[in-house]
Amino acid sequence: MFTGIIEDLGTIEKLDRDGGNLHITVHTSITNELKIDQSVAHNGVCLTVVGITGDTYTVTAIQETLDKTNLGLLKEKNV
Ligand SMILES: Cc1nc2c(=O)[nH]c(=O)nc-2n(C[C@H](O)[C@H](O)[C@H](O)CO)c1C
Repeated sequence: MFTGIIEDLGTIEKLDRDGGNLHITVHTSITNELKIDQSVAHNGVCLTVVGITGDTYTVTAIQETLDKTNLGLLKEKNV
């Protein structure tokens, strides 16, 4: 379900470059409410959840997304 409501601010746990892709692992208190394939906004950019481990989930930004947004500037521990 898309609500558009900001429920929590996540913290970047891990950034993993994979060619043109950037795998972003985020720690958040609402991870337990997420499911694979769900869409979550990151700095206003919708990304699809591809993995969930404990309190963290992972999304992947493709090169086109990195070119058009500020997600490529993210650093680990950023909120
Ligand atoms: C649902 C969704 N998922 C992803 C994703 O997992 N990875 C990604 O790079 N882009 C996704 N997008 C598209 C972005 O939100 C964004 O609108 C475009 O990439 C901008 O070119 C969307 C809309």
